Amino acid sequence: MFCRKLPKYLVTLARSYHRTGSKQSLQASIAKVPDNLVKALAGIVGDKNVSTAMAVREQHGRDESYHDCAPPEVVAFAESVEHVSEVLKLCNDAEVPLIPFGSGTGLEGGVNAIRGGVCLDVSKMTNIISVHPEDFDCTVECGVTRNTLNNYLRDTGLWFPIDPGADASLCGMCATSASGTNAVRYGTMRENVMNLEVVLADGRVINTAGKDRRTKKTSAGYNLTNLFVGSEGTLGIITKATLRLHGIPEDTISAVCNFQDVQSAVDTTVQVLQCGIQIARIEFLDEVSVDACNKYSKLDMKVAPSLFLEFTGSPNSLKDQTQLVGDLVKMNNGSDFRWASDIEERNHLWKARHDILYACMALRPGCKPYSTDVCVPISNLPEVIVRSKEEIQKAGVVGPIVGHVGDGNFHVFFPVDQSNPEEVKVVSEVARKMAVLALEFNGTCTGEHGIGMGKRKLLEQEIGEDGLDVMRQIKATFDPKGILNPGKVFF
Ligand SMILES: Cc1cc2c(cc1C)N(C[C@H](O)[C@H](O)[C@H](O)COP(=O)(O)OP(=O)(O)OC[C@H]1O[C@@H](n3cnc4c(N)ncnc43)[C@H](O)[C@@H]1O)c1[nH]c(=O)[nH]c(=O)c1N2
Ligand SMILES: CCCCCCC(=O)C(=O)O
Ligand SMILES: [Mn+2]
Repeated sequence: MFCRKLPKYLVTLARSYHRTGSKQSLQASIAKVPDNLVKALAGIVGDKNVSTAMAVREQHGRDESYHDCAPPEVVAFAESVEHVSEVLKLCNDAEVPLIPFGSGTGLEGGVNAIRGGVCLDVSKMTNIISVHPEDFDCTVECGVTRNTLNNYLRDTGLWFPIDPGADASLCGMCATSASGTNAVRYGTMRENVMNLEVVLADGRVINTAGKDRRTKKTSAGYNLTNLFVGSEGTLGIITKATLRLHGIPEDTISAVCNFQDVQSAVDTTVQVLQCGIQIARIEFLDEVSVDACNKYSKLDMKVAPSLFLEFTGSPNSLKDQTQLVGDLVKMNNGSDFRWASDIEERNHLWKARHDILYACMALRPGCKPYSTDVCVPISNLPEVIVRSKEEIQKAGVVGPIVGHVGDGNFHVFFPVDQSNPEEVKVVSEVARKMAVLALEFNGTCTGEHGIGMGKRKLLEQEIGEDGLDVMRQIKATFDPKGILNPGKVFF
């Protein structure tokens, strides 16, 4: 009855599921990691790097999202690519699930061990292997975080600009194809990764662009690098990344302005981009987010739909850019700019933007965040935001909207009372409707947070049955026994 190719733990799961037909039995039947495998793990990474303590397992069984904790059976800490390779061989031979763990800041339950198994934490692999300032690139091990890299680069005049709000590991950022407020100017992880060292399920180590290659361009065969970017730990473990660096701009100035309605703020954004202005950041906050930000970050902005902007370049170019953008703001009946020119003011403003999640949670103390993340072609953005806002209002829930609007990407951070199942249901239905709306408007159900556990159904809707089949075939090629982060991206 069951396909012979299924790994053992899946056969157990499937048998139990078919016997009782219940979801509970599916969860209860998660295979235990045998003691001899735990011993073998310790033989590879050392006793100090293996833990079966519940506190450690719980720490590794969840990320920063709303998904319930699903602890792995055991946590192993790798200190080298050899460790990663040996652990993968072991788990592959034993057909035990293996979940890579970077820094656990993901937002779609990517690290949750929903089918049990071994969590492999790579945060101890923290070497910055090389920096080539003249070539604008560097190579880092998987545990290096973005802030650590930028602190290290401080004296070179270079930086790595991709900035999810959290201080995530750079290879975790590769795995989720992260981006943030700087994407409008510098792109996402996809545009900024040149090569990856990846350990495959059977323990083989490959370099996606060839060993030590670090060119800006290549036409050599398939783009394996970008196959692993966004693969969420389901195709291999990324152990090193070669990344593009950028020059720190000569001058920077930030500003805030507000509008009478959402449409005018988003129209201004579209026009700024259409005029070819190389804006450094352009972030949208609706009036609910502005109110939350004022209270939490001690700002005194007018409570109205607003844009946070940043301009970079030479003093002359700053003058031209700010003049032109100021004119566009006026054309859309926006307010004057409130400038943040010195570094303290700028940092305060952007810290407020990055703290917005905490600000939104403070609107309803005791609540947990439930976040959405959709992205549409920029010309469709005004309508999709306006209609999402209508859905939020219809449902009668608190739903602040924040957007990387220059990329057509926006979020709602719902503060949710998780002890109230009805409320959770209402919020998840609004989030689902927003994703479906984005798909109807030629968009995607996730611009930057990934599929993880939360958006598996939506993925099929987005790319279609045949597209999903091809993804499954790719997965089977890289991971024939299905041990790598099972149950993520697809069911
Ligand atoms: C307050 C706040 C604010 C933001 C965000 C989070 C938080 C808490 N994020 C989300 C988050 O920072 C982002 O998803 C990171 O890329 C996750 O990196 P971690 O190292 O934490 O991966 P984490 O450990 O959470 O793992 C994420 C996924 O990648 C896999 N993985 C991790 N390391 C791997 C490796 N070396 N090889 C293979 N697979 C690996 C995991 O198995 C999992 O599926 C975000 N994101 C964003 O894009 N834009 C944003 O603006 C923000 N903002
Ligand atoms: C539930 C946590 C949501 C944080 C999302 C952060 C993000 O993507 C952003 O601020 O932008
Ligand atoms: Mn974001």
